[in-house]
Amino acid sequence: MLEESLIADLVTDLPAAVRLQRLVSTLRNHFGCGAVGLLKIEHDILKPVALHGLVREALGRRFVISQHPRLAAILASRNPVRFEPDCGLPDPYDGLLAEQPGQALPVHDCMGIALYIEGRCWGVLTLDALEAGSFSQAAVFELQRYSLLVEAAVRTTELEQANRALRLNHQADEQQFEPAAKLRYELIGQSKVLQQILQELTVVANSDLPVLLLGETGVGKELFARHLHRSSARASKPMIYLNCAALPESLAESELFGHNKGAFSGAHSDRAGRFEAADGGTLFLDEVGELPLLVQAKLLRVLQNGEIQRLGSDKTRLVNVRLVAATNRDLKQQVKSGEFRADLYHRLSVYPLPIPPLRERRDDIPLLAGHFLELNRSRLGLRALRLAPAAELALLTYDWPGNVRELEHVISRAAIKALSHGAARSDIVTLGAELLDIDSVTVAEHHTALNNPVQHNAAITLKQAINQLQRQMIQQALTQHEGSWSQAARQLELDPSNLHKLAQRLGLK
Ligand SMILES: Nc1ncnc2c1ncn2[C@@H]1O[C@H](COP(=O)(O)OP(=O)(O)OP(=O)(O)O)[C@@H](O)[C@H]1O
Repeated sequence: MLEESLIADLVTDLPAAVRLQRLVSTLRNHFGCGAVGLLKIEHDILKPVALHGLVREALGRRFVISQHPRLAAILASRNPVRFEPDCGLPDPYDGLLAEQPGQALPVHDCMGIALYIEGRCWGVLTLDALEAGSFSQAAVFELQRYSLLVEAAVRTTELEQANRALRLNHQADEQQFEPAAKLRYELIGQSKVLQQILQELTVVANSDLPVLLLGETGVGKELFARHLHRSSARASKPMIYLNCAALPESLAESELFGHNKGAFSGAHSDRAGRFEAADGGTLFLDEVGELPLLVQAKLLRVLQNGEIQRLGSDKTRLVNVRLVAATNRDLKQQVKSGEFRADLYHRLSVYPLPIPPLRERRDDIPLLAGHFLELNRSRLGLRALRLAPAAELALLTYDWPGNVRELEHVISRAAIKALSHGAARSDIVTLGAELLDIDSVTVAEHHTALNNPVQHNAAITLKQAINQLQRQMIQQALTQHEGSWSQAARQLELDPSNLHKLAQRLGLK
């Protein structure tokens, strides 16, 4: 019975994610529908927190309420809202139900209810079905009745999470960020590695130590830096960004420390530098490895005495700035080769934090893909945008040398290509693997690996090379057999259950 199992979960100690996941799967079983979603409201967006029956990438999507009339209608009512099968409004999950993943099927029956906690709207619960007439009037009444238990489960989770944040001494004030900025800077991903980094970041945020973010290009170092600032006690003060690679030596001093009128030709008025602008807050030095040696010396002086002097002024000013720096270069190596000052390196790298490349946290790929699909759907004014199963597989198996930035570009490019190849904005637009244009790279690399093993092994370890080859062979077999695991297993001469286990270990499932 639904009521009993919801109550049993309420009185059991469960991790937040498990509690909400059990909630949506219990509801889906009870209502016998295609999908159930629990979405939390954050300013002007709805963010999925638990989904059942939808493709995995849907969890990474952020739905701007004004762009999804069904969600807006559910939020506008205190009662359950059901959309008739012939309702013309697009459904946010069109093409995303997992029941028939190969097909871009629209939702034909849908209902939802706004959830309230302590008098404030928390979010929505949605139920969707591919078949028209799946929800009777009795089901609508039931939804209203059970929504109280759903609200209780959500409230329990929120309290547990608040307690946990308190324990971590989390002081970020979520209210002070503009909605658009929040969406832009939100870190998407649920992989273990990402969650661990976020936890570490939250703790180090409050220590006020200088942090050095290390990682390949496009892994999200700037986003992590913003998260660090938002989680620190300096969150209400500015975070000032400085790209050290775009800082010509001649302008560096004035950019960093400011200048007085007449300090040099072209200095028509007094101007504060980045250090002053960041006073009380955080200064983010991106691509710090590119900083010219001369500027490194000047920067070091400020870090040693906390004082700055504007160009053309004899007055010194005290500043209180927390430094966060990022680089995709090997700074230790740069110190050895004399390109980077050792004393500055030690000042900046008090707390080094490596951000792993995307290929080492493949679990995040579907969620990130979902996030970028929804952004592109909105930007291009499409009714629905989704990935074909072969395309999702291609994303999962590719090695992503350009990391998250490359994934973002691959999806944006494919969405535009789909339109230029004749897809209509009112359709459910499906991105096939051929539109992503990454398969060919994978196959080419595979070819190089096989034909040039010595050179290849020099760049990666033997284990990584074997994993890569296994991933590619599984992907190719699945593509050849249109996603059929049993036929792929036969081709690879593997037992189907062993293939599933292997695919899971390789992050393909
Ligand atoms: N976890 C994430 N969630 C959402 N978007 C992300 C995530 N990580 C990266 N991005 C996006 O990927 C792009 C690249 O991220 P970012 O600029 O932070 O990388 P970076 O490591 O600083 O790169 P570089 O070293 O080249 O400066 C940005 O558009 C960013 O918004």
